Amino acid sequence: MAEQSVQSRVASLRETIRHHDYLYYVLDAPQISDNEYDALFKELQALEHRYPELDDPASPTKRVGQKPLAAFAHREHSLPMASLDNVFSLEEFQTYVQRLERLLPGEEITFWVDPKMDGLAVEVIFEAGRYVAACTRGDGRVGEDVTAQMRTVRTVPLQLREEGVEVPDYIEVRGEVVMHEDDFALLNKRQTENGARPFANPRNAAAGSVRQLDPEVTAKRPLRFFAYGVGVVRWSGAKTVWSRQSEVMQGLRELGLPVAPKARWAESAAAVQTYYQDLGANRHSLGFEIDGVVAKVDRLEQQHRLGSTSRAPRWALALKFPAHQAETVLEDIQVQVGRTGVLTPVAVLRPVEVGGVTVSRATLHNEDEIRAKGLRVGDPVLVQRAGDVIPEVVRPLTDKRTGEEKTFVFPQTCPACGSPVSRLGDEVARRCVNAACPAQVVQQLIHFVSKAGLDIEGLGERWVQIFVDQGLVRSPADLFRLKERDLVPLERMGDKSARNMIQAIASAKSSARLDQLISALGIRLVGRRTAEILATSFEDLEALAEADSETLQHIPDIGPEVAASLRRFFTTPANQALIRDLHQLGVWPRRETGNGSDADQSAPLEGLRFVLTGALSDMSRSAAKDAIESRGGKVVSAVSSKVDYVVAGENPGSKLDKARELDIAVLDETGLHDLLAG
Ligand SMILES: NC(=O)c1ccc[n+]([C@@H]2O[C@H](COP(=O)([O-])OP(=O)(O)OC[C@H]3O[C@@H](n4cnc5c(N)ncnc54)[C@H](O)[C@@H]3O)[C@@H](O)[C@H]2O)c1
Ligand SMILES: [Zn+2]
Repeated sequence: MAEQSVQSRVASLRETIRHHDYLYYVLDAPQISDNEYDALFKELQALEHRYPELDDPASPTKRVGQKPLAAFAHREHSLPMASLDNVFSLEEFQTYVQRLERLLPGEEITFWVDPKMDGLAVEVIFEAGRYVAACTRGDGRVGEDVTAQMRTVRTVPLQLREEGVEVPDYIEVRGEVVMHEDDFALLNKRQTENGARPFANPRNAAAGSVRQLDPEVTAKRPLRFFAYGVGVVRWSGAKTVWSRQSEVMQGLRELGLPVAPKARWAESAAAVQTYYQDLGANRHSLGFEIDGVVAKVDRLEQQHRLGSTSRAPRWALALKFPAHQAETVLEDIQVQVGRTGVLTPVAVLRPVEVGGVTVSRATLHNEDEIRAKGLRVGDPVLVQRAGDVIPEVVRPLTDKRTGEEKTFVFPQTCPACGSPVSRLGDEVARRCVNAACPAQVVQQLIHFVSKAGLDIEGLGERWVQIFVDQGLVRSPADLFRLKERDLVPLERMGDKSARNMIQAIASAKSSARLDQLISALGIRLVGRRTAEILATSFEDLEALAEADSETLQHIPDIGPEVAASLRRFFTTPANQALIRDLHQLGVWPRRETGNGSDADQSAPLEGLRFVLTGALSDMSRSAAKDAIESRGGKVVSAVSSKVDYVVAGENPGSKLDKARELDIAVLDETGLHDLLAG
């Protein structure tokens, strides 16, 4: 690859992976399978390895998970909660073992092996034997405080066992929250009946159930917790000493904690392989999803010497299972229209069982993918489910073709409204550009009312479809024009539900925040996090709509692609009409201004901590310090996690590295001027 194209491939992989991380970790709603994700991730890792000059501490390969959601209280981990490095074959595991042997020359290495549970990582804390707190992994350093939520999970003891064991004064227990496959099926059935969106897979259901602001919702969900390790542990008696992973796990069991089932000690790398093969053959016997096994160096002292990278420990490795595969026939390719008008081809398959689940549909993503895979309608195909339940078509089995298969011709008109479709710029997807397209309207509305949008209670996919079918609603603005009398005649609605629904809409209207409204619009590449950033930069939707591309790109984290997408959205007449309607209807949140008092005006930097490093060209350090302090900010000398901004001039030195490591916002001189100018 030419230098330039490597660079742009790396940038685009990072952007794509960040997008999917957000969908997966923050919204608990992935759009691609773990296999596809892992392939992107490996490609990026390989490129970064080959072109070290493109390395970047902010790359998704260097980090764990995602920042905790703002809606939760945050909690810092005493010891970081890491991710795990993955391999997909026994050969790669051999290479890993050889590396261990090089790092620990001549030493005996034994392992602890347990199933790699596919759920949400949570740390549960006990003081003097009593349950006191729980926290998600978050970005590894800071997680979401889910103390109230985890208290409702029945397998988490509120009091540790004391008979015959020494109870630690303080212990951080790490484990995975999972949902059994049966419980998952029941929950999804209930979700669908209630008009709510079903979860993509048990992992997302488990994660979405813990990460509920209302612990009563968590309490209703069938969750289980299994411990796999510890963070900080303190004893006063000091009779107990854990020097091996196997002793830790035995100790946890004695304290009454549920530990990962089928976990055991493995005397050698060969024993790990046998364990991997055995468990792989019986992976469904556990009742919940596992996507591999984890091998950990057993001796803790060796673990310490091996240490960790910024993302994962060197003393542990996940060996993932290969995806479940099966052969079937691609009976048809249907084309669905999404929220932004994108036409998505869907494979209609002759139903087939893949890893215990009947699969009859699979996404094909876009036209290019069908062409790249060389798929024809009627083809015998190989399908797979990876570490999750989103099925995919791997390839046609060309040697089994009969000659009856037909080349698929992508429709030139929208299957829902008949408008011509087109490709925008260099996009792979074809879109229906008719803003009034009924299929798009339905998808847009579903997004608008969902958790990623205004989160309107009781209003889900089912009702949206009905409202559109009945001609009651054609745009999000129409929702706010609905009257009780419009709803009462609808089948299965009734007076009470109609009243509740109108109330829920009214309450969403008055309580919506600007970031929620921006996110609700479903602008391409603008998810919740970007919406939050935009909402702090603009007074209201109108100000955002008027901002030109240059202004937008001045905002931290807003790149040219996002800016272009915003411009495209706000220059489309139908969207302009929607914004006007929302304004008129009073669906018009404004930027939140902290305490909203006049003090804000004179002290706009109140509560913010700065570190100055390197030489500034047109002001001295002390002038910069005065300027910051006169606006209420504080200038400190050391970079720590409590610092909000690091201002870097010429030759900044190690403070800048530290800032990057801690993910602190870095300003250059212009950035500082902008901030001071307010
Ligand atoms: N489909 C998508 O869009 C998407 C997006 C992001 C991530 N992902 C998936 O998530 C993976 C990366 O996520 P990750 O960083 O959470 O890492 P991971 O799932 O590969 O492994 C780390 C986690 O494994 C868990 N775990 C389960 N059993 C364990 C055990 N016995 N011992 C120790 N830990 C155990 C812990 O929670 C730990 O945090 C990717 O490989 C991909 O499969 C998918
Ligand atoms: Zn259409």
